[in-house]
Amino acid sequence: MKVLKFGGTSVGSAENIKTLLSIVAKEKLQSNPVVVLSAMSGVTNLLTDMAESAERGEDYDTSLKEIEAKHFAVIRSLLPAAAQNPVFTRLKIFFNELEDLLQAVTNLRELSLQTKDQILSYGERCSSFMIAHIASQQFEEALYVNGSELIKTDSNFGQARVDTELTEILINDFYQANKGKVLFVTGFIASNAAGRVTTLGRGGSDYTAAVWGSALNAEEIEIWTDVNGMMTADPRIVKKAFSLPELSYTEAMELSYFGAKVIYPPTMIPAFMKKIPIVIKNTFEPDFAGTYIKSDVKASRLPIKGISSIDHISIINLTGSGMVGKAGFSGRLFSLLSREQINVVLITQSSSEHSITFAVKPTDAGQAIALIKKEFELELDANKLALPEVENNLAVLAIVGENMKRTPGMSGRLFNALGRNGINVRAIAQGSSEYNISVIISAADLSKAVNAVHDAFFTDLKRTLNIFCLGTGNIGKTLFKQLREQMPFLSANNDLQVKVAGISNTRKMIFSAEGLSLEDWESNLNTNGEQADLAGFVERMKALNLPNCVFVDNTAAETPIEFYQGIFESSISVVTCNKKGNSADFAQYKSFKDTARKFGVDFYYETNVGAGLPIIRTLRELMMSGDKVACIEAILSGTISYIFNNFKGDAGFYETVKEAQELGYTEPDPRDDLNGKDFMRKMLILARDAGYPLEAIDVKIDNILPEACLNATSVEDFYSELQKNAAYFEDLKTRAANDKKVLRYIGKLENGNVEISLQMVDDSHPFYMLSGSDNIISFTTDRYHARPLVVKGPGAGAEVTAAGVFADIINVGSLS
Ligand SMILES: NC(=O)c1ccc[n+]([C@@H]2O[C@H](COP(=O)([O-])OP(=O)(O)OC[C@H]3O[C@@H](n4cnc5c(N)ncnc54)[C@H](O)[C@@H]3O)[C@@H](O)[C@H]2O)c1
Ligand SMILES: N[C@@H](CCO)C(=O)O
Ligand code: NA
Repeated sequence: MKVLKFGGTSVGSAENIKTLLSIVAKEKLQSNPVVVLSAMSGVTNLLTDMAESAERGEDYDTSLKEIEAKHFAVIRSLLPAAAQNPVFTRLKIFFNELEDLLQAVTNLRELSLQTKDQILSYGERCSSFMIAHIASQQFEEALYVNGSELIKTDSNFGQARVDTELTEILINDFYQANKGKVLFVTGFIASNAAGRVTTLGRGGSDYTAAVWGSALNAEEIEIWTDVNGMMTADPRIVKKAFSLPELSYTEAMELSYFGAKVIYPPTMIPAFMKKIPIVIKNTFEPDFAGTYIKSDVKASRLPIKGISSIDHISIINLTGSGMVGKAGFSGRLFSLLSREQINVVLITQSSSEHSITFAVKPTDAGQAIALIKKEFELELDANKLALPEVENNLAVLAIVGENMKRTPGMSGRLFNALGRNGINVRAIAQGSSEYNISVIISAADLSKAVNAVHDAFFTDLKRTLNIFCLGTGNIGKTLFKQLREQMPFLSANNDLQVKVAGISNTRKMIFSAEGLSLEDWESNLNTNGEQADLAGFVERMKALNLPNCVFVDNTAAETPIEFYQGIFESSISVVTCNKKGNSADFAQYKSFKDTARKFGVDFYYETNVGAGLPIIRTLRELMMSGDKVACIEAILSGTISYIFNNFKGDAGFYETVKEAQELGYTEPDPRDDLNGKDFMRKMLILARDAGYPLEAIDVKIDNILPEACLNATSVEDFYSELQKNAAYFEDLKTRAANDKKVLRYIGKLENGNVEISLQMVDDSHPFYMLSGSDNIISFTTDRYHARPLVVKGPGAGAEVTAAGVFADIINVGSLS
C-alpha cells in the first residue's frame, strides 16, 4: 500500500479536491491508500493570525467567517444537497469550538503554545472531515481519521517529537481494525500522553505521511504538491531549471536544506530509516513522473543534482588569538547559539584557527552578537577576541550532488562560473561528505550567480548569452536579422541561446531581461523605447546584472569607447566592430586588453580589420603559438578596393564612390575611407596586435585624393569636390591602364614601420587579381617565410561584417 499526502493547494478548492479524488480513485485500483491531508491553503495562516489577534484582544471574526465560507463553498459545490447537512453540522461544531477557544484567549490575553496547537488543529480537522465525506460519495469505504489520536508525542507544543514505538503500534492497530477502508487522515497534528493536541512543526503533514508510511511499511510515500517534483534550481530564478527524476535521501536533504521548499528535510527521516521511497508528484500534472527520493538511485550522468540558494543571510566573523589552539572554543560558541535556538546555516574556519565565520538568518544576527558579547566577555576584555562583526545583504548558493564525491573539477567549474561573471565569493564551505559546496555571495548577485552556475553544470542545456547592442544602423540591423534567422539552429545544434537584453541607437533605447523579440524590435524600440542615453544604457546593463553578459558596439562613434573600461570592470565582455576604441591611444588599447584579462572576460573585435575575414584571429593565433611577424602587406579598405576594381572604362570616380556607399561598404562618413583614415586604423590595430606599441601619427599615409577633396567640410561638399576633380581621377585611371596596371591602395608593416601607399601594379603582383570589395592580407613570419600566409575575400559589407560580429558573440565564454 501507499501513503498519499496532499498539500494545501491540492485541497485548496473544489476543483482541486475533485482532482485529488480522481488520483485517489486511481490508486485505489491497486490497493487502498492512506490519504494524509493538509489544511486548505491559507487556512493555517488565518488561524495563526486569528489566535494572535485574539491574544491582543482584536477582532478575529472576519477571518473566522472567511474560513467558514471557504469550506462551505466546497461542500456546496461537491456534495448533493441531501448529503450536505451532516458535514455542515460537524463543521459548525468545529467552528463553535474554535470560537470558544479564541474567546478564551481574548479573555485571558494569553496564547500558550498548547492553546495555539489546539487552534491550528482545526485546519486539518475541517479539511479532512470534509474531504472524507465528499470521497464517501465516490467510495463507501472512505473514513475520516483524526490522526492526532494515533501519533503520540512529547509535550513540546509547536514542534513535538514523536514517540515512534507507541505511535507505530497505534497506527498498526487502527489500520488492521479498519482494513478495506480508505483512510483520510489529518496531517500535522498529534497528541501528548495526556491527550492534548500537539503539532509537528514545519512540514508537519509531510511528517505525518512519513510516520504512517514507516509504521505501515508502505511501498511508497507520495507527496502531492503543486510543482513537478524537485528541480535543479528555483524555477523562479532559473528559467531553464528542470525536474530531477531521482535523488538520494542525502541529496534531497541537502537540496531542501538550502531553499528548495518542496519538502522539509527532517520529515523524511522516518522514511529514510526504513528505506521507503518518497515520490514528489504534481496534483495538477498527475501523469508527470515527479521526483523519486530513495536510497538506491541509479548512477546519473549529471555532475551535480541541483543548486539551492537562500536569498537573505548574514554572516558573523569572529577573529582573535583567543581561538588559536583552544579546544572547546567553537563548542562553546555553537552550543550557545543552539541553546538559544539560533540556527547556524554554514560555518567556515580558517586553518590558522584565527577566525571563524558563520552564517545565520538576518533576523537572528543581532541576538547572536549580543549572546557572543556576553558569553565571551572575558576574552573580549582581554583583547583575545575582536568585537564580532556582522555582514548583511548576503546570500548562500550551494551545489549539491553525490556525483561530486571524488570528482575533481567540480569546485573549479563552480568558481570559474562565478569568477567569469564578476561575482565575489565571501566565504566557502564544503562538507567533508563532498555532497555540497556552499558559497556566500552578495544577495544582489544571487540570481545572476545561480543562472551562471546552472549553465556551467548542466552543459547539456543551452548556454545563454545576454547581449546589449548599441547601434541599429547598417551592421546592427543586419546582425539582428542574422540572429533571428539563426536562433533555432543555434539552440538545436550549439546548445546556445542568445538573448538581446537591450538595444539602443542615438534616439531610443529599450531593455528586457527576458530577451527582446527580434521579429518586431524596430517598431518596439520606436514605440516603447525610452529616450536614448548612453550612460544610462550602460548603467542599466550593469544593474540588470545578467549572467554571461556581452556589450556589442555596432556604432562608429567615439563616446561608447569611454565606457569600455568600466564595462570590463563589471565583468562584462565586449564585442565591437567599431575601430575607434582600438585605434585611439596605445595606452587605452593596452588597458582594454589588460582589464578584460584581469576580469576574466572577452574583448573581441574581429571585424575591426577585414570585416568577417579571419584576420585578427589568425594574427592572434600566430603570436600565441610563438611565431614572429616579419611583414604584413595588405589591402584593407573594402571601399577603395571596390572603387579601384570598378573604376574602369566609362565608369566615373564619383559614381563609383556613390555605389560603394550604397552597397554598404563605406564608413557612415565615406571621407574616412577615401582619406585613408579607416585603413590607417586597421593597420594600427594590426601593428599593435603584432606587438608594436604604435600611435596613429606613426602611420605614413599616401593620399589618393586631391587637396580640395581632403579639405571638404561636409559629406555633401566632399561629393561635389569629387565631381569637380573628375579629371584628376581620370588621369590616374588612364595612366594605370596604359601600363596594363591596376590601382591598388596597399598597407605595409615591416620592422615596426607602417605605411599606406597608392601603387600601380601589374599582373605579376599577388594583389593584382581582386574583385568587388575584396581585402587581401599576407603575413610573412618566421614560420611562413618562403611563402606568406594569405587571407583574401570580401572585406566590407553589412552581411559579412554582421556575420563577423555574430561569430565574436558566440565565441564569448566558450573555452576554445
Ligand atoms: N560597413 C562595413 O562593411 C563595416 C565593416 C567593418 C566594420 N564596420 C563598422 O561598423 C560600425 C557601424 O557601421 P554602420 O555602417 O552600421 O553605421 P551606421 O551609421 O549605419 O549605424 C550606426 C548606428 O550607431 C548608432 N549610434 C551612433 N552613436 C551612438 C551612440 N553614441 N549611442 C547609441 N547609438 C549610437 C546610430 O544611431 C546608428 O544606429 C562602424 O564602426 C564601422 O566601422 C563596418
Ligand atoms: N568602410 C570599411 C568597412 C570595413 O571595415 C571599408 O571600406 O573597408
Ligand atoms: Na576580420
